[in-house]
Amino acid sequence: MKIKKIILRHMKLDLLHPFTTSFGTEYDREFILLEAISEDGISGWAESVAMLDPLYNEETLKTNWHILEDYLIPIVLNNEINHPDEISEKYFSHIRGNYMAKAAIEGAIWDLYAKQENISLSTALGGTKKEIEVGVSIGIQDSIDSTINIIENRLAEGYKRFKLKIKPGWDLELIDKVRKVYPTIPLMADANSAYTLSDMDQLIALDDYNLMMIEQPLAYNDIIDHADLQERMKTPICLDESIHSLEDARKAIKLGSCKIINIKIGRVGGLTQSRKIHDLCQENGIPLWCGGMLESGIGRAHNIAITSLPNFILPGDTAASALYWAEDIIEPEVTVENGMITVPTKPGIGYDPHIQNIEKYTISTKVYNKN
Ligand SMILES: O=C(O)CCC(=O)C1=CC=C[C@@H](O)[C@@H]1C(=O)O
Ligand SMILES: [Mg+2]
Repeated sequence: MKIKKIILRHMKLDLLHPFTTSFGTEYDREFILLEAISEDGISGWAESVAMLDPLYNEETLKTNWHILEDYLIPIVLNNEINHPDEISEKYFSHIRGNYMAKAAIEGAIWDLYAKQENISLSTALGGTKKEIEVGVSIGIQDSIDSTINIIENRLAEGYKRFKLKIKPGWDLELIDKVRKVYPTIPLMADANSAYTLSDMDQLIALDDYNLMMIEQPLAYNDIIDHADLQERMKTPICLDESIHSLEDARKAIKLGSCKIINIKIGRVGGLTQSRKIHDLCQENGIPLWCGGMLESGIGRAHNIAITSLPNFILPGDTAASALYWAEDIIEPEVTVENGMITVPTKPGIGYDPHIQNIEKYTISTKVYNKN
């Protein structure tokens, strides 16, 4: 497969509702939308999930633009790609980190590959599911009652699991009151690294609430302390930020740092690495689910495809477009029926780019041609 052109678009979509976590509040989403065009004129699409500020991890929209422009795009334009599986190891492994930048270009080439093979991205990746279960991620609200109101609305829409953002001071009382109203719903908490081992008692107190898991309670780059905590907690720990690679997953499993892993395609460097982590976790009895990064429909489409693999056992964060955006940049938008999304069977990501909306929400564009 020869790529003749890559187009980077700096996009800005306004979130319908501000999204607050332990490290800040997002009111809109600026991100890089990447289009890879083959010599036969087919376009593959993906997005970088890097945020504007280095608060979730060390990558940002600007660092991604630099790495794409100065390193990854020249490699892709100047090499013939036989299969997308080559990209992360044969072509990108000498470049350290920058996983979200790598995932953006690799994902677009995976979409392109699947379209050229006339198969869905799900099929190309080895997906087995025809539909996937999804949950919702609920940010920190201005009151516990607001949180309960959101849960009520999402329950009515059939979502299969409820993730609440927590941080010190917004944790035990929140979970206790939610559990009093909803004693049995599938409930989990995501701390985004807001705690340390000195908060051990606070965290262990969460064991009384039958949570599905607690996501990333400790430092974003820790594996060893999570192992100490998991030894003391009944509630399964799920790692998100700590797992950047297959190696991190191997170490976390070996040390017992977690019982569940949240896969984010961008965080681990792309679809090929996501599938390798999937296979390792399947061999070791570690269930997966697909995390979200407030993606547009393009990123959501990639998340749906990877979630169709068999060890994505738990509901993920890929909720409907309408929960995030007044209008999405794909057609049709991602919709959820009774907590389920049908995995597209069309070639590639299975959703078409909404060119008019892409143009409407594009801040700037840069085209890179094969020289
Ligand atoms: O896309 C979604 O709905 C999930 C959003 C979400 O939970 C997160 C988005 C971005 C970074 C983090 O704050 C957080 C996460 O840890 O998953
Ligand atoms: Mg998380």
